[in-house]
Amino acid sequence: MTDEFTTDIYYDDDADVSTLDDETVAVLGYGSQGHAHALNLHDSGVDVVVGLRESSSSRSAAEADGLTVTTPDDAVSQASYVSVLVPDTVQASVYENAIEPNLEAGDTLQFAHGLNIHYNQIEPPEDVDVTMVAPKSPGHLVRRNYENDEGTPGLLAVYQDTTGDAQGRALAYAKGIGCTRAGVIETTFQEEVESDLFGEQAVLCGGVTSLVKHGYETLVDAGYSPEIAYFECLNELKLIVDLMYEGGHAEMWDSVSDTAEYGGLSRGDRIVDESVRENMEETLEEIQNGEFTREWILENQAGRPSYHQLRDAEKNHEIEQVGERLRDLFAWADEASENEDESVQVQADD
Ligand SMILES: NC(=O)c1ccc[n+]([C@@H]2O[C@H](COP(=O)([O-])OP(=O)(O)OC[C@H]3O[C@@H](n4cnc5c(N)ncnc54)[C@H](O)[C@@H]3O)[C@@H](O)[C@H]2O)c1
Ligand SMILES: CC(C)(O)[C@@H](O)C(=O)O
Ligand SMILES: [Mg+2]
Ligand SMILES: [Mg+2]
Repeated sequence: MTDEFTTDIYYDDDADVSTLDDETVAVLGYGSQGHAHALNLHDSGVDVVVGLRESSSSRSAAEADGLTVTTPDDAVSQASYVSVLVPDTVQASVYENAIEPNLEAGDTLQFAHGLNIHYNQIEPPEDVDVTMVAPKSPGHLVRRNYENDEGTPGLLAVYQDTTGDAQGRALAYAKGIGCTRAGVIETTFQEEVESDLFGEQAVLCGGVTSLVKHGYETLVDAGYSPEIAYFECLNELKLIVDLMYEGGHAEMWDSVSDTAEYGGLSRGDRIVDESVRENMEETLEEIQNGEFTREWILENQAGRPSYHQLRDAEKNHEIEQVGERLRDLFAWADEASENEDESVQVQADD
C-alpha cells in the first residue's frame, strides 16, 4: 500500500489467492471479461466453474480452453464466490432466475462493473458479501497481460461485507486475475460506475472515435486522400497514445517535433474547446441522475432500435472501409488479424 495518494492501492503482497482455497468460483459469462477472469483464475490455481446457458455458443470455447462448464444456476449452487460477467443488460434477469435462488448466506456476489447495484436493478440479500473487481481494460488484454506476466490495473469496491472479509476475498480474486501485479485502487460502486460510464462515453470510446471521424472528414472534404487522412487521424493515434501511456503527455510532447508541439499546444484547446467541456458536464449529469441508465434500459426493452442504427452508421462510415483495405495492404496485417480472430472467437455471443 502507498500513503502518497488519496486512495489506497494494493499490490501482489497485499493479497493472498489461497484465501479462495477450498472454494469454487462461478464465472457467469464467457465473453470479453468472463473468459479472461475464468482462465486467469484457473491458471492461478483457483477452482473455477463457468456458468453458461445450454444454448450458449461460448460453451464450446470455454470447454476447449479446458474449463468446467455448467448452467448458470448450477454454477451458482456449486460456488461460494459468484462473479457476474454476463452483459450489464441481462444481469438483472440472470440474477433473478439463476443467482438469487441459489445464493447461500456468506457467499460472495461480485461484479466487474457496478451498474446494476448502483442503479438498484439488483437488490442482493443482506447475508452475502457484495464486491467489485473491475479491470480498467478491455477483457482481452486482461488475459493477454496475464499470459505475458504483466498485470492490468483494476478497481476494487465493497458494497456489503457480511463475512467480515469481503475486501480480503476480493483482493484474492484480483490477484488471481492479475490485477494486483499492476495495482488495484479501492473505490465505491458509485465512483466506479459514474467514472466508468463517463470515461467510455466522453473520452475512451465515444469521444475519441468522434474526434477521429471529425478529423478524417475535415481532411477528406477538403480534398486530401482518404488513405492519408486515415493514417494521419487514426493509425498514428495508437503510436501517440503509446507514448502518453508510457510517460504521460510530457513523453509524447518530448518525442514529437517542436512544430507539432507548438501547433498542438496552441490549437488543441481551440478544437476541443469550452463547449466540449460543457457537453462533457451534461453527459456526466445524465449519468449521475440516472437518465442514461434509464434510457439504456428502455432501449433494451424496445429491442435496441437506436443501438442498431448507431452501430450500422459507425460500421458504414468511410473510415472503416478505408481502414480495412489499408490494414490488408500492410505487413503487420497478419498479426492484427490473428488477434482479431482470437477476439471474435471469445466474443461470439448467442
Ligand atoms: N468488455 C470489457 O472489456 C469490460 C471492461 C470492464 C468491465 N466490464 C463489465 O464486465 C461485465 C461483462 O461484460 P462483457 O463486455 O465481458 O460481456 P460480453 O458481452 O463480452 O460477454 C457476455 C457473456 O455472457 C453470456 N450471456 C449473454 N447473455 C446471457 C444470459 N442471458 N445468460 C447467461 N449468459 C449470458 C454470453 O454468452 C457471453 O459469454 C459487464 O458488467 C461489463 O460492464 C466489461
Ligand atoms: C473497456 C471499458 C470501456 O473500459 C469498459 O468500461 C467497458 O464497459 O467495456
Ligand atoms: Mg471501463
Ligand atoms: Mg464500462
